[in-house]
Amino acid sequence: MTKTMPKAELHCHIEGATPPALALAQAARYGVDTSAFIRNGEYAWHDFTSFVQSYDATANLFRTEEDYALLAETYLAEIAEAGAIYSELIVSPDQGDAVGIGADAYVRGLAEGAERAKAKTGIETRLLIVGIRHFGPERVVKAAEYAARRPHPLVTGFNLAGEERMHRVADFTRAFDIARDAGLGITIHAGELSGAFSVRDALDHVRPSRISHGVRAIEDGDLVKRLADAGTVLEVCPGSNVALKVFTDFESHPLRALHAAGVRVTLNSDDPPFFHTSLAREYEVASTLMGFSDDEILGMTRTAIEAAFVDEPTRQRLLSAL
Ligand SMILES: Nc1ncnc2[nH]cnc12
Ligand SMILES: [Zn+2]
Repeated sequence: MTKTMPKAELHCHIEGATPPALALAQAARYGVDTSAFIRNGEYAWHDFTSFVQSYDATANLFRTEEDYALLAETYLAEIAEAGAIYSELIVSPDQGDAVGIGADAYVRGLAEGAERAKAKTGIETRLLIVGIRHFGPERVVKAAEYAARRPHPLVTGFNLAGEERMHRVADFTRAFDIARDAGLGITIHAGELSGAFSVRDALDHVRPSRISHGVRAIEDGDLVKRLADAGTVLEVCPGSNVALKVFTDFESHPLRALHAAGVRVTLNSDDPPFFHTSLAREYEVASTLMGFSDDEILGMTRTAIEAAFVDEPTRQRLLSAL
């Protein structure tokens, strides 16, 4: 029974967390036809490419600083209600540019929403700037330079997401060097759409303390041992992986095997309503369909806090709440 457990997440794309009802309200406000990407109150997509199209169309329904504050506050209040004490939101300065308000107003709005949610519920939040892989290495360097300027105190990390089958990790080393030199926490999407080689490339070229997904490391036993020995933390998103058909079902998902091999794993929702999930559901699935005990699940939450991109007093305060 995971309902009353404290929860923490390291991996949620904020626009991908938009409740469909909020997307429809925003669409009504701006007079946008949503029939191409919302059907019967649910997001419509059929593969990673069409998922990204629906994601972008949803993101573009948020057009002002206040819209982004509303989005962050709505999502964070919802997960706090379900027991979350900590959330890391993946945020894209390119999105602020896409809707014409610029990255600063975009980040300010999201941070304002996080602060409102904290005042209401106590939930602690950090923002991770993301570069979008399919926009190409130069745009990702721009995102890293933006993150390195520390646009807001809540910005504490850097990630790379998007179409993993485009470019190689080595093309993004400069962006990660910029982010690391600025003292930001480093994580990278790898081993989701591409196989074990992508995780190995990430370890070799980026030296991340965490990997977003990383689950396809399971294809290479030596790599699993390397992850376990290095203590690299995986931000695992089982519901996302099953929805995107990375694995057929929860029973064949490698979370259990990775955990048994000593890899440090955490539970995350990625883009919850797009993948018919939520942070609470990820916890419940780990318990009921993947057979983890309450102690093991609490251990994953502790791992998330240990690996969080926060200052030490905040980490200690969060750990003491478990
Ligand atoms: N699951 C995912 N993989 C890569 N990029 C993403 N952006 C949003 N969700 C993503
Ligand atoms: Zn992701």
